[in-house]
Amino acid sequence: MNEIVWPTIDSKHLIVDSKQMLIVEKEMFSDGMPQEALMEKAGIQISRWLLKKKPLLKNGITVFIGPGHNGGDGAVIARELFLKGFYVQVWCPFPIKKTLTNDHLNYLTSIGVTKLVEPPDANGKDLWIDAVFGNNQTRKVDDRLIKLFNQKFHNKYSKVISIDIPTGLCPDKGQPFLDKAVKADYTLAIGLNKIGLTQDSALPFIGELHHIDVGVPISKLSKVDKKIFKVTYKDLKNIDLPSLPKNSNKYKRGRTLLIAGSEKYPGAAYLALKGAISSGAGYVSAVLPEVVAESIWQVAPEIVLKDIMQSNQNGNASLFGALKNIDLSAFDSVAVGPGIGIDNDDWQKSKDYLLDYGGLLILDADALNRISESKLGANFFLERKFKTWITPHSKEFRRLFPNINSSTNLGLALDAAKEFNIGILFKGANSIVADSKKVWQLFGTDSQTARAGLGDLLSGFIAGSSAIDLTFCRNITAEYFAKYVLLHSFAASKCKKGSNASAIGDELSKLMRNKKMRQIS
Ligand SMILES: NC(=O)C1=CN([C@@H]2O[C@H](COP(=O)(O)OP(=O)(O)OC[C@H]3O[C@@H](n4cnc5c(N)ncnc54)[C@H](OP(=O)(O)O)[C@@H]3O)[C@@H](O)[C@H]2O)[C@@H](O)CC1
Ligand SMILES: [K+]
Repeated sequence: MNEIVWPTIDSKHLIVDSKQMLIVEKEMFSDGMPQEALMEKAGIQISRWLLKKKPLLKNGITVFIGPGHNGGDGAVIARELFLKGFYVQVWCPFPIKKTLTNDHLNYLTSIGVTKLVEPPDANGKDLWIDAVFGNNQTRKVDDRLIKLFNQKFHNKYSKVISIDIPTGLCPDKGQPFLDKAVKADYTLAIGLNKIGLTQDSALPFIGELHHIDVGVPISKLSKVDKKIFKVTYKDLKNIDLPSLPKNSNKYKRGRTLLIAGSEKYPGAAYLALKGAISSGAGYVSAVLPEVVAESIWQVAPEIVLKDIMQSNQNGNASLFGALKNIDLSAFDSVAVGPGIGIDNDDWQKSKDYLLDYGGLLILDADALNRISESKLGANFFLERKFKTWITPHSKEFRRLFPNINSSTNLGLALDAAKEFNIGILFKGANSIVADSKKVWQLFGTDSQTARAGLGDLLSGFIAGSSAIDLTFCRNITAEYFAKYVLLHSFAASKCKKGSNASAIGDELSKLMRNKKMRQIS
């Protein structure tokens, strides 16, 4: 079960940095693939993509051709569209540096494509294609060029398409080299997706991201050392959820315990429980504050109440009193955190129970804040010798790991996962799940996933789902973690704006039921 790779290792899913892309290309060239052929392939594939979108082309096309091979791709596109009868003109904002690009450009002018000597007018209705700089750009670009492009983008008379990477955007960091980069309506990533394109910080620049396949052999992809997968809602169809035999008793259908809520934040406990129930786990039990415990039987009669948590004078939950009475080893997974509030003394007394727990420990929200404020800090994770998954958003992450520095959220998640031997969900517009070996970058997910209360729902859902999967495989990887996060995000995307976390919980239950039914039939 551990070897299953989800999603598959292919050029649609694998994300690389600019150096890795260069290595893959170089290997293809040294294996005998002519460079000219690869450029031709990229240019023709993009032209095909464009020809399926005729309304974009009807007012003519202006291609900005840069000095390197990104410009060469642009020249091939210009040629193909011109040959199909469209009005095409090109402009070269910089002197051409590469022979291949120059050859293509010379041919273009010989067949009658106009080569502008002055910059084009940003108020025209023609489509602009940014083939200025691509994967190997390393520094800031002339400000006037970016301004011109962005004038075009903002006036909305027509569209801007960036080839491979928007000019001015760092392919690795997903941020402009210096405050500005081309803003595109579409970015067409050639060969493989570059890390920078899938970062939250790139969202204002890339527009719709599409992948252009140029046939990178799987043997080359398998060799990419650090595996980062881009996953979208399309990858939901390949999620196999283990089906539990109907006659298996409830203790064998996943046992989870949630420690959630406080007098101050009772709602978080309801939502976490709702998430756990929607997973279909057989045995969901909880440690709850009295306010929630009193009424839980009315909303969720299937919950087994394990104990009641006292609250301190500020209304935050005291875990210790409950933890000392519970045998945690009876549970496949335990989730702690949603709405418990902060109580440093209580954490000091309680933490050993959690350190010693041998199952999957899921820590969220105030459990993470309690760790950040404790003496042990993030070393808690190193002291714990068993599987731990955490679900911070960026502020919680910074508090937990002040010494981890990376220019991207993806880098931060991977470094923390490696250094502290944990599974991490780094929540963002497009969330990231990482363990020490692999990373799953969610992409194109609904930003609604950040609605209030959804984090609590998610913690419970992860706890319940993992408890089920742990009954099949004692050593589940972060691949499962990533699947749960994607399922939860999809359920949120199905609900209308304004629907609350509880309604999304209902949607999640429905999704899980349907998914399992379809797998069985
Ligand atoms: N992946 C694939 O399968 C395929 C990829 N292909 C395509 O190749 C592209 C990569 O091409 P590339 O190596 O020529 O680099 P690219 O980014 O065009 O420009 C680098 C040049 O620009 C210069 N330069 C950089 N920044 C600058 C600045 N701010 N201001 C001024 N100058 C600047 C830099 O000069 P230097 O730094 O050396 O001074 C260098 O000469 C890739 O994105 C894709 O479109 C396809 O053709 C084949 C299949
Ligand atoms: K570009």
